[in-house]
Amino acid sequence: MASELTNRRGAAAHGSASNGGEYSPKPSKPLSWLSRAARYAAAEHRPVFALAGMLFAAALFTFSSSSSTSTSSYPAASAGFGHLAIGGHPSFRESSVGGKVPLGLRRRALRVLVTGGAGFVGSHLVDRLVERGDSVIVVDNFFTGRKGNVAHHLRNPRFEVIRHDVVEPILLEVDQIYHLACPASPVHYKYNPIKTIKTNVVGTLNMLGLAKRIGARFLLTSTSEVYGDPLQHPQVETYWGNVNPIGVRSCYDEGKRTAETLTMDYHRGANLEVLVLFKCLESIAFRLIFVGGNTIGYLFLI
Ligand SMILES: O=C(O)[C@H]1O[C@H](OP(=O)(O)OP(=O)(O)OC[C@H]2O[C@@H](n3ccc(=O)[nH]c3=O)[C@H](O)[C@@H]2O)[C@H](O)[C@@H](O)[C@@H]1O
Repeated sequence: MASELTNRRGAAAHGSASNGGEYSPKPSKPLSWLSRAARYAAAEHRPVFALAGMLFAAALFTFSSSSSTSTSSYPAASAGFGHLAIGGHPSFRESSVGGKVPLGLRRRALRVLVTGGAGFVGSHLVDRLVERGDSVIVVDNFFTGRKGNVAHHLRNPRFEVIRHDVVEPILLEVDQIYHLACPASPVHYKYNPIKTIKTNVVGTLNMLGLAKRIGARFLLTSTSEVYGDPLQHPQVETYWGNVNPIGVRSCYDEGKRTAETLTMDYHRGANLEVLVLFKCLESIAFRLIFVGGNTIGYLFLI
């Protein structure tokens, strides 16, 4: 090592001597450090990594902003029902505050009427509505529903229960109507078929009439029974079903179909903002089949 150093020194000394004897440092090139850094970065593939990082960040930003937009422009939300998500899916929980609300500002609490709100689905819906800060009125004739399902809200000043049958008109001032009142299980809907179809037809007409009069948004819970004995599995949105109009189940199947027809006619004829929910029995999820347009979305139950 020592000899090598000696030799190099010797060579340097020899070189400087051959340059005229005086040592003159090499003039540094302008921006030479830059080219050296670029050469280093290129050798290490840094630009590739930097570019990939930028692309990833841009994609992430685009995705997060589009998903927050789509949450608020989500069909249910656009119809004002986007906050409905009953427990469950986090994205819906997020949409429950109606998108990004500046710190300290809260969305306006709504007045909501829930018919059949003492039933299984209705009472869970009521929990969710109360939780989001709305004033809730339940209208129920307690045919199958139980007061116990909503008893935990009875002391809440923003909650009311009215024992009332939807086949009779009622006048209330609300912003939204969730129309669920209807016997849902075969035992119950076959118990008094005339009453069942009356509830579906006259009851739905009354609620739609109320919604039109007070300018409320309207939600109808429909059912997979509207397909009757379907010839197609699984049923797609464009499938219209295979329903027996004179069978013992038709008070419910045809009743709900008529309720859907009425809802759509009020939407087209009276410009009502409506939403028809279709409950998937298999997955206890609600499938949204209509929101004032041909849009599809999902709402989850628990
Ligand atoms: O799966 C479905 O297809 C059904 O889901 C729910 O029904 P669900 O909660 O499962 O049934 P219940 O627990 O029996 O709730 C129905 C509610 O409507 C009430 N009701 C029934 C009949 C009536 O004439 N009026 C009325 O207020 C009942 O007392 C009860 O509170 C919806 O309420 C029904 O509209 C829907 O058809």
